Amino acid sequence: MSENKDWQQEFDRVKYVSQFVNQKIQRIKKYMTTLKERVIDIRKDFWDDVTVNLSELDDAIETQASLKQQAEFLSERERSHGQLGQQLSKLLDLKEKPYFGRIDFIEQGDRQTEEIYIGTASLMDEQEEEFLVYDWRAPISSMYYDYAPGPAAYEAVTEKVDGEITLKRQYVIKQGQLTGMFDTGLTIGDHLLQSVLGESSDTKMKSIVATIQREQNKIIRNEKSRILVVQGVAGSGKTSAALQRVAYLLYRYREELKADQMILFSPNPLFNSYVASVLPELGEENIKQMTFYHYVDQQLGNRFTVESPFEQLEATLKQREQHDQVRLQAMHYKSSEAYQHHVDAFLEQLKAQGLVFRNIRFRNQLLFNKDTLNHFFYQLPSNMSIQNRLVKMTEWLLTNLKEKERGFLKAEWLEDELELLDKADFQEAYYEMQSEQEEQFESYNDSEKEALYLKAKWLRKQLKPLRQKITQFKYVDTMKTYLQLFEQEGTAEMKDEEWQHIARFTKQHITQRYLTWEDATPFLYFERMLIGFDENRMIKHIILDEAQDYSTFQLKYLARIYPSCRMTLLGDVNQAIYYHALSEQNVLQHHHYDEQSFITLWRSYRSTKQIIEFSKAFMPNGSKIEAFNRSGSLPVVLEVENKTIAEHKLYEAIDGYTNKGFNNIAVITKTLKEAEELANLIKPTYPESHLVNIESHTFNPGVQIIPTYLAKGIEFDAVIVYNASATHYQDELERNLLYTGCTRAMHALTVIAIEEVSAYIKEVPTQFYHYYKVHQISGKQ
Ligand SMILES: Nc1ncnc2c1ncn2[C@@H]1O[C@H](COP(=O)(O)OP(=O)(O)OP(=O)(O)O)[C@@H](O)[C@H]1O
Repeated sequence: MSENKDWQQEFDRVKYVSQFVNQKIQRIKKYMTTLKERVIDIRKDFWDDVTVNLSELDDAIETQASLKQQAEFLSERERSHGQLGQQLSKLLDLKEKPYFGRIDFIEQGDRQTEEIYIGTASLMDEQEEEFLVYDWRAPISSMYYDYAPGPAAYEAVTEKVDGEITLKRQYVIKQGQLTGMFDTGLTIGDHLLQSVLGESSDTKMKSIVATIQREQNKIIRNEKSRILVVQGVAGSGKTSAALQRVAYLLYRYREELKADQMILFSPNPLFNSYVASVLPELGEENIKQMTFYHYVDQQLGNRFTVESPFEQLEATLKQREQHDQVRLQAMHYKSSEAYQHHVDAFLEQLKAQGLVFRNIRFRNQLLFNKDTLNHFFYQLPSNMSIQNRLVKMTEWLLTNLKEKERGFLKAEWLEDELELLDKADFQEAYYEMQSEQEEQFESYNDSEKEALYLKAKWLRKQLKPLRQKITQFKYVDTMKTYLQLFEQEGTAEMKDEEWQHIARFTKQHITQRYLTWEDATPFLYFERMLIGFDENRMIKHIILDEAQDYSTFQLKYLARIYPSCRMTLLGDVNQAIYYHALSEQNVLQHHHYDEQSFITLWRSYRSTKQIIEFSKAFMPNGSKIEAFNRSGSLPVVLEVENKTIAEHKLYEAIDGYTNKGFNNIAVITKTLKEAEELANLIKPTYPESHLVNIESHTFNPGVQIIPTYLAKGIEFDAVIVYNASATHYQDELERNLLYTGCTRAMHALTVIAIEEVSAYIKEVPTQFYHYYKVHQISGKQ
């Protein structure tokens, strides 16, 4: 077949499918309009179609049934309308772009080649017999991502199907028109990938469905591992693959898995909005997204001020300047498995002694003394678990409380309070009393009964919060109990002096109701081990992006609260920016779970080859990082003599990138303080610039001034790393920050260093960047 003929056929097919989809759209729209009118009519005539008769009990029951029937009828119509709406939005997408790829596959033993067109959703022909388009997630479509032309196979529902791919083709379709097509080999279209990656960045992440790479497809379609760990270099498509994986799993397990049973833990709130459009683009509902900090703060925020991980990071960056090692040691130790064992050993001790109880008071009156509680608790059999003993104790307390409640009925304060009640309360109590006929007041006359009933009712209401607290074991003072751990000696893993420092530091903060980030999860774990975990078995899958920044302790905690969960952990050890994550204990480098599998991605797609060559050169294991072959200009390194020149060069760089047509430009700093200072400085010159801080939830196009840790996971057309100076980037954590900052750039990168450039950048071979030493503003370098 000649190329032209081929093109014409493909061109006509796209047109045909697009028109076919359009006809379906028109039919659905028409049907939806009728349905909508019907719903409006039902609403309007709702009461005409219901016979309301409440005179007799039977009539009332009939009325209720008729109402129910009418309401169900209405909601069924409304539901159908909603489903049609979803179908319509999928069809509207298909009309624009019915498919993006095709494979011709001949099954072993068959004679006929099947043409399989692949798109974001499946589409059947008029007779509902043939697939005009296959969903990219269908088993047969997997071959498109996994094989070059030649022998191929896929896992059908019941068996493996072998055969041969005789053609693999990609299409560029815009507004229902074929504008380009390429026959490709194994890697899905360098052509297409080149053009997709060469586009300008957006404030929203895009789906990669048409160009998923083979190694990414392994992540997306992995169904076997309960825990899937992905170590992927910056820009290797971890987040993209994770979101495609969500869409895949929702399709594959559509009968048993729903979007609200999955959670994506993301690095910051900004990231949530950045990825929010991917799943809807793939025709799926969004899953719940949250940060781990948000979760922890929800649990503890009413009792403590919880330091955020970003505040912790800022503190880490200051520690070095202040030569204060205690905090760093605390971060390291409290994130480790060793500390979890330490806490576990302490919990074991508490079985014999040491739990701290609270006095239980009601209206300032001591009802149960903490010593009594302590005595009761520790006289229960020591082989009983702490939680079982607390359950027993709660029963005992509630029984005792009931007795005390009877005594209160005679209390003067109760009389006084009742006098303040209004008539309506009395009347309500009277009616309730008549219907309930409380046995305990049988021996009294009617007016005494009424007064007593009212007292009892009022008292019960007053005691309700106390009862609740008792049921929730709030009489255990978990904070004071935890603090006792720091009165004890440390463990063999740590020098006593070190431990004493950490202990002093911890006690000082916790007594002021401040939980550092490194203490937040251990404390939560400790508390839940004492009084019980709120296990969430509804959640079936959690995805942890930027997993390298989680501590072992945090991971173990997550596994406890989501016990029925599968997990996908994605991260990059080179982007570990928290002190605890630097250790060799990094969760991505260790085998923490049974049934864990590991996938590594070495190829980076985000940045040009030049940016990758530059950034990988200062990372210890950087030589393995591969760049996708997309070319751009060499990064620029400016070593300037002072701050004034640096600011001037910053303006020049922003102007230069703006003139090149880059929409999304980021000025990346190490700390938030620096970002704030710069944002104030440049605002008058660039009114369209924005400071990105912890509170930022959405992303505006323009110049962003952003500390590296908030730019995690996100990308920009051009990046200016500001103040990459020798004194500013000196240790391992800072090197990772520098790498993270540089790898946010898709097309262009400038690094500005004041006085002397960081030693890490000096490690980069000079052919990988343009270097300029700038002594004065005049422009002469
Ligand atoms: N197969 C692909 N086809 C098209 N674009 C891709 C592909 N894989 C990755 N990309 C693009 O590369 C960029 C980086 O992807 P993504 O953000 O998912 O990487 P990441 O590994 O999570 O990066 P990081 O760890 O640096 O945050 C995005 O623009 C994404 O669209």
